[in-house]
Amino acid sequence: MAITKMRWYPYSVPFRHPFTTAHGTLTMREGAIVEVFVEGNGSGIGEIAPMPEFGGETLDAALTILPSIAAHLSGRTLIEALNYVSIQQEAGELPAGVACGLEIALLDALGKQEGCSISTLLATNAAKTVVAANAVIGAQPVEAAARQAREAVAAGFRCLKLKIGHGLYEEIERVAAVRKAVGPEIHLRLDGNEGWSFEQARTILAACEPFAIQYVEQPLRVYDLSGMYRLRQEVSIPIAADEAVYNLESARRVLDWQAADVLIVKPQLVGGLRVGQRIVYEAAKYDVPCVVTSMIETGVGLLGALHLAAALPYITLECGFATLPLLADNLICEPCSLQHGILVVPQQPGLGVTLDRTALAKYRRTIQ
Ligand SMILES: O=C(O)CCC(=O)c1ccccc1C(=O)O
Ligand SMILES: [Mg+2]
Repeated sequence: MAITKMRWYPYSVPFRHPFTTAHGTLTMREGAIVEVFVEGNGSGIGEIAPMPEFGGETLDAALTILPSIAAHLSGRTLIEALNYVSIQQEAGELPAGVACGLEIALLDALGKQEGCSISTLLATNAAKTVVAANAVIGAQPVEAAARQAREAVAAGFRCLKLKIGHGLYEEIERVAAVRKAVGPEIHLRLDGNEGWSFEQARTILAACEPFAIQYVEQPLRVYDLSGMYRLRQEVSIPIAADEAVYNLESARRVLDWQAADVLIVKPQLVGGLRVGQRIVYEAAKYDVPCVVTSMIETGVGLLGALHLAAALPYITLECGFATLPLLADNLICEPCSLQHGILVVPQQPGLGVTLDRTALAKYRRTIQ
């Protein structure tokens, strides 16, 4: 069945509270929901949510190329369109967010056509039906961080990720306070978001060794793979590559350099679910575990990422999916299924969620 048309709806959803990382403070999330229509009433939804502070791509660049892609996809089958997205992406012709959003929409439509969920479409064996998530705590004063950590544990999370700021001793103090607040059993991760020099990273991480840190994401700059390798030799805390994993080639480079103990896979950053899947398989060859995380997109994109994590048996660590509550709205009709730190993977055909068109109208981004 052929694609008849494509529509996209730019949105601008505020954060409930400003969210601070070493990359800066976020107050508004912008992106676009993309919808593909196929003959005979079928359709699928996806999300394009680049984050200029993280990866450099902009929504405007995405919106500029969508009309020509829509023209290309019109009249093609879903499988042809999925192949087109892969080929264009490998040729470097598609921004990652665009490839990701289109792919999710096409897989949603395909799943509905075939009567199976996206995780089932992607999986070679039975997909998981639940995925554990970590809570995420922005960089903020010690007391507030410790309080939020206690609240997350009370809500049932067994894994927390703490964003790190630009301080030195405050950071160590904050990590110590959070560990003390949650007790010894909770998995605790840090996220440097490229904020440190090698020396700072070594100092802070050496001081954090007593706090049983599960891993630290991207302590050094995105291009500093040799620094990441050396840091792995010098501190006992496992190092995860996040910003450094922005497509298949970059993931291969990180693995070749032995620059990370863990890879973070963000579908919006790497260019979709199938690329994410290839990265996870590649990492498995090196015995490097992966964690799938959101990029604080709305429910549409987040569900895509959830289906990827569910499809992959190699994904066993908690994933970064507890981000919908950070935004004022998730743009989907279904309530967020996050309970006790666990997300339930929808078993309905496709993505398994429907677009909340009322919310979308409310948060529609007006062209500047
Ligand atoms: O991983 C999580 O728990 C949440 C996602 C997250 O932290 C994030 C969200 C948007 C952009 C970058 C990052 C990051 O991991 O660095
Ligand atoms: Mg990170």
